[in-house]
Amino acid sequence: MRVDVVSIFPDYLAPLGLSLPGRARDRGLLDVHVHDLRDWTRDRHRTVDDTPYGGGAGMVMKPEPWGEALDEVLPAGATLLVPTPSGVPLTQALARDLATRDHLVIACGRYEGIDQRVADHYGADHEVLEVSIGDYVLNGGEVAALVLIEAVARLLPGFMGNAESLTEESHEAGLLEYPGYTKPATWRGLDVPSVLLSGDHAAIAAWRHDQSVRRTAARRPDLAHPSRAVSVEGLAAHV
Ligand SMILES: COc1cccc(Cn2ccc3ccc(-c4cc(N)[nH]n4)cc32)c1
Repeated sequence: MRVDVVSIFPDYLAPLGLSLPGRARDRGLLDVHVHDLRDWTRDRHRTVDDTPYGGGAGMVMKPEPWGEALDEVLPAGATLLVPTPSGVPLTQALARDLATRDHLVIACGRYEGIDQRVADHYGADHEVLEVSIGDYVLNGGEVAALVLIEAVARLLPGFMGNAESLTEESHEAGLLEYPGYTKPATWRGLDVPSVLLSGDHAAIAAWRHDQSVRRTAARRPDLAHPSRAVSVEGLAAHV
């Protein structure tokens, strides 16, 4: 998979050279290229933003530099991802879907976002996904790009040593992961649940599933029963 990232803060993507995505790159599974949007500006001040039509606070990113950049960086058949608070939620299912793509291009906005006509223009000939990584507001798309790349890279065939661990993961089966334990068997007076030391694999599997079900019901009723999505007030009761 090739991933191109366009940003006015390309250095923000430096962590891509480390750990997970770095390993994927070393194995030739992931080819990441980061671009500075200002390389596609034409004025001496390298302007990328302007005031919003219709008024309102903040600035919006101009369409022209994005058009020049994406005309060069987004080839036919590539998927354009635009992180935004108003996007579709990034889920494990979406990450798995994105991991099947050959080429992702991530447009990292700043200010109050990118002129909507950019996503609309490229949506005519490309798959364009405006994606949210959570219900909170960041200052730009770079952190979201790091999240997207890590969530997708770790699903690439051949990346994770033990593919089985991917199927057992949180959210894969719509359940949260069960609690994990390792040595010592007793730590500061706290014992590891005895079933985990029993060697009874059926009992261990049953206990783990039960723990996942209980955790999901307690912390993520929206996953347990999508119709029971909890209001913000209701979430406070779970903390
Ligand atoms: C577009 O509307 C906005 C409204 C208020 C602030 C901002 C700031 N901002 C700029 C570009 C950008 C890209 C992604 C995100 C983002 C994604 C998630 N899940 N949270 N925040 C935030 C971004 C944008």
